[in-house]
Amino acid sequence: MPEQIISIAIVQNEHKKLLISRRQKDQHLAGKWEFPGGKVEQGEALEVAMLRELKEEVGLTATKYSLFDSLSFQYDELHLHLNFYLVTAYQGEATSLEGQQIKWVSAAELSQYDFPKANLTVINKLL
Ligand SMILES: Nc1nc2c([nH]c(=O)n2[C@H]2C[C@H](O)[C@@H](COP(=O)(O)OP(=O)(O)OP(=O)(O)O)O2)c(=O)[nH]1
Ligand SMILES: [Mg+2]
Repeated sequence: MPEQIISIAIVQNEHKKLLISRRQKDQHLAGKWEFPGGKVEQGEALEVAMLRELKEEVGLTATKYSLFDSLSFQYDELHLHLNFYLVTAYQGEATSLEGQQIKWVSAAELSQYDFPKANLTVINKLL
């Protein structure tokens, strides 16, 4: 099965809190907490996909960001390659645009939330 490429935004605000959002019932990994992001479209650059998903899901426009981690992960039938960007400046107010729960939490608080397995190494690197 081919790898699906995913771009993800780890948004950090001026108080060093990180934006997390909860996956919906009908989605893969339903109910898990995640960082906003999604599938890279055909021919789309990785960071353009991150910018698009961030805007579509929570209404933010990233203005300063860099690649934080990039890893492959196999979930039963799904092979993903995840590109995590750390966003340290942005425009707009975080808004739930897809009806999902969203929250700002400190890095230390991330362990209290149920994230997908693929996120564990990244969460450790944020501490
Ligand atoms: N956004 C996001 N996805 C993650 C994280 N960790 C993780 O394993 N994933 C997985 C879940 C999904 O299989 C995939 C992301 O795809 P997605 O379901 O968000 O895709 P999308 O936003 O384009 O949504 P859709 O329109 O296809 O429903 O990556 C994470 O922190 N953020
Ligand atoms: Mg998504």
